[in-house]
Amino acid sequence: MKWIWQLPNWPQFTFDTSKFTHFEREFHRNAGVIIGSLTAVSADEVNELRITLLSNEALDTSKIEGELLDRDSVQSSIRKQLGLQTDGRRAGPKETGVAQMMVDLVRSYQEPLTQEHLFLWHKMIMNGRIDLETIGGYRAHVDPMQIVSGRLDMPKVYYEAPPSDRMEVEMNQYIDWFNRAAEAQIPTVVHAGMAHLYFELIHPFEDGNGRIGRTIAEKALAIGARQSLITSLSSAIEQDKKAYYQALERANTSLNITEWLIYFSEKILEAQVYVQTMIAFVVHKARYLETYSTQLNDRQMKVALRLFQEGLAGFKGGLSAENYIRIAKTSRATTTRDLAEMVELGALRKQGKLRHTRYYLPIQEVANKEP
Ligand SMILES: Nc1ncnc2c1ncn2[C@@H]1O[C@H](COP(=O)(O)OP(=O)(O)OP(=O)(O)O)[C@@H](O)[C@H]1O
Repeated sequence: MKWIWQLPNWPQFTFDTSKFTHFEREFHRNAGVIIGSLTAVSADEVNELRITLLSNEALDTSKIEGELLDRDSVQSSIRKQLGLQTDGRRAGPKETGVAQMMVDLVRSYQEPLTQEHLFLWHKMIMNGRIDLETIGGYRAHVDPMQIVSGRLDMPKVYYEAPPSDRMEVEMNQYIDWFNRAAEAQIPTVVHAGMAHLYFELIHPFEDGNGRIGRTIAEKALAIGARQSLITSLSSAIEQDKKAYYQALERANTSLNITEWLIYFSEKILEAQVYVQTMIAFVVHKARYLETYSTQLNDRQMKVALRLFQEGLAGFKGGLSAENYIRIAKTSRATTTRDLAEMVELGALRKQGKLRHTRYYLPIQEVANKEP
């Protein structure tokens, strides 16, 4: 079998342009709605939203690769990068690295893509790794770069990327294409989708290609939408990883990439819905704190903030009295009184009975709209 980069016309991708008019229109319409809804929130809330979106994206892009990072450390690291107040927590190398890359993405999205920048991102996300030959540079190993999966004794090769000695040429061509496409204002959904696939097909780094490739797609979306708010692409992809891998597998043999671009455009629109839900979440949180800051005692506020920290998904299975005792560090009698008061005030919703009783923030009605 010939790999895609061995085809005579590589890397001249083709696609049916007419299929993307609708996606492109929807993308810009949603981007407009997102910008519009930001005008209704305060600068602090916009900052809060940025941190939430960036940390979700950092966590989810890592989760796609099976890497579970610590949410609090990622958030704290992002705050630090943005020059905001932190809780002083020391983040691990993985959390720090991906946080640095996300913040750099939004800071530099208007700049052209460069090799130096890609190397910088690679250095950031490979922070602390000692098992790689090349960090902050393209791969140089002589053995083939294969995407393999399955049993160790019977591996299946899903894809083999071009040999390492072609990386410089392939990537110069790629970077040139990315920047020209941005200037030529090709449809944003096409630019982002092609940028991701084309990068994965070259697979220029020893490791981290998935994460850097999704970051490049985010850059294309930010350029198209003319705003630095990320689109949460990884959060949308992570909802159905199998479909992502299948779409990549189907796309890695033919230069006609219409089907891949349709898959990716759908993900982009889903991701925008997610961003809109997140904006609603941040606004709700701000209103909640405004309403209840004088009505809740310190213990109750601590628990409410802890619940908000869980983001859209909320506290898994709802908050129990035991959770309250642990978070507020208080007695059962006080817990019973505090919880009843919060329900009475409308600061918590109660579900279930006796030992199955669970409490939810009233905001979780919004949360259920998560993709
Ligand atoms: N069949 C395929 N053809 C082309 N690209 C693929 C295919 N399957 C997966 N990929 C891409 O390869 C990425 C994995 O590459 P790589 O391991 O270098 O990235 P990563 O971000 O470091 O992930 P990990 O943390 O698992 O090492 C996937 O996230 C996906 O984007």
